[in-house]
Amino acid sequence: MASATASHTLCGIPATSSSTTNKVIAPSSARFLAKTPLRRLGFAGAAADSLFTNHVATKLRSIKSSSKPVRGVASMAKKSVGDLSAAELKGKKVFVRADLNVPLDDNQNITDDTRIRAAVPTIKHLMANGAKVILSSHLGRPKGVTPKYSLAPLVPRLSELLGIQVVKAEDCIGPEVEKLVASLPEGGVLLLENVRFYKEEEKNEPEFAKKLASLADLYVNDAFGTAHRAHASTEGVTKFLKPSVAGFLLQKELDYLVGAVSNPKRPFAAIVGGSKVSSKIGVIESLLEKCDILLLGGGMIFTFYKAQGLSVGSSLVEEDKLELATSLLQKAKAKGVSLLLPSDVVIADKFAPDANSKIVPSSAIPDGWMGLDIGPDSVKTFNDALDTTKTVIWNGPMGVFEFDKFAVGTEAIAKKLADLSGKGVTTIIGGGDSVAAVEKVGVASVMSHISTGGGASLELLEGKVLPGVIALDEADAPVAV
Ligand SMILES: Nc1ncnc2c1ncn2[C@@H]1O[C@H](COP(=O)(O)OP(=O)(O)O)[C@@H](O)[C@H]1O
Ligand SMILES: O=C(OP(=O)(O)O)[C@H](O)COP(=O)(O)O
Repeated sequence: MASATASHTLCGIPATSSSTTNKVIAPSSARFLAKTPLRRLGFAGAAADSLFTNHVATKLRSIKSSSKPVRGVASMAKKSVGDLSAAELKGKKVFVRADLNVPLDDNQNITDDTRIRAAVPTIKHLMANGAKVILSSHLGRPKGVTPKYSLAPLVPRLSELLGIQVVKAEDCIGPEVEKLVASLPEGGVLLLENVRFYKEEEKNEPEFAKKLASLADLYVNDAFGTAHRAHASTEGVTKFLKPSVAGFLLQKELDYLVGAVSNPKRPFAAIVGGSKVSSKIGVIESLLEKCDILLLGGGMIFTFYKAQGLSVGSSLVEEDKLELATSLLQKAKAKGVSLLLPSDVVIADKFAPDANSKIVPSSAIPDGWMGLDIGPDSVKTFNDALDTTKTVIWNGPMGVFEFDKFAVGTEAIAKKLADLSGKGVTTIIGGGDSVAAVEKVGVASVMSHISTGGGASLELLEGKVLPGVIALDEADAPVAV
């Protein structure tokens, strides 16, 4: 296992100067915006466009987290690369699936190398043990061979981080690749071309998986961000390669997002925000089974208020989720979970960064105004509740944090978590926009764990089993003494 050392590490890797200065677009958040236009969230025209620009410009992510693995009882006990002996690795061809899906600008420059740095500890461990590393990833969502989705631009940064010249193959299967594998020295690294250049990858076609597998002796999956996809290189390949084990990054994500959440130091608080309750139903329901305190913020709170008969002005509301909101409140009560909704909100007269704003009690939102952030009383109540906790998980911003005027609640929560982290509370940031918020405030380095996967972390928090994880070998049972 990657062990905890310095606080300025990313899963064991010291943060490099470029990693700390690269302030760039979070891949998951940028893609969320592309997939979910603000117009669909109920916002129109120039405001939506300016928010998009603003949002993208402020997506800052250079994840550094202190590695403090918590191997909880329920942390999906999978065999880890750290469980393999030196003899099992020396001279062996190891197929490593990583998630190197990093954002590139128009000139093919990497704008956020977080995921590359996160993959380094596993690769270095294999190199140090004399393995021959066959590194594989997807990039983007190409339809067939598409030069702009080639992994070639990643080679210089990978080589720099690994301290060797990484060899790049032009394909991911076939005779040329086989020749390159045959000439790989112990400790060498061969980067295969984008696996998604073959449609068989996403279709998880066994013949394609078999061809990938035929390159190697054993398999390591470290691609947490893609572990929710049952693809040939994340799932299919495990049927043809034994052992199939988890890499250090995947293990750490599981340790926190499953282990620490299933077996938390209590009291355990969950903070859930974001735009819509509909996209967080699974997460809220799952966390209600585990947490002691649930704090809700973001656009979803207005559906809860409306369900309670309050006026919400022109705030974001999902009319078809009113009953659901009521049932979640009842469920929390039945389970003895202390569910807190904000007592006051910051309202705006339009959805824009320069909107007029004021703070009102949640029960007094006038017509024509919309709630875009939680208010100061709510921040105080939330902070007081968080002061009692030993574990906190956060997913989703408290307000429209892309507009400075409505970022106060989200930033206050980020600062509070940083403060708690310093006092020994386990703080977990579950991917998505909360990662961007923590980065923006500059407190990422002090959090216990910041996830590298958006969709994957949401699915894990919903209690789903990830296909890329379930396919791996079980950890050996501890020997009774
Ligand atoms: N009160 C609000 N009204 C409208 N949108 C909101 C509000 N609060 C937060 N949001 C928006 O929610 C979005 C993030 O939602 P979501 O994708 O569900 O969270 P995450 O990415 O953390 O999972 C942000 O773009 C933010 O602007
Ligand atoms: O960036 C990713 O996911 P994310 O945007 O949910 O964090 C992963 O690389 C998975 O990519 P995919 O959603 O194209 O399968």
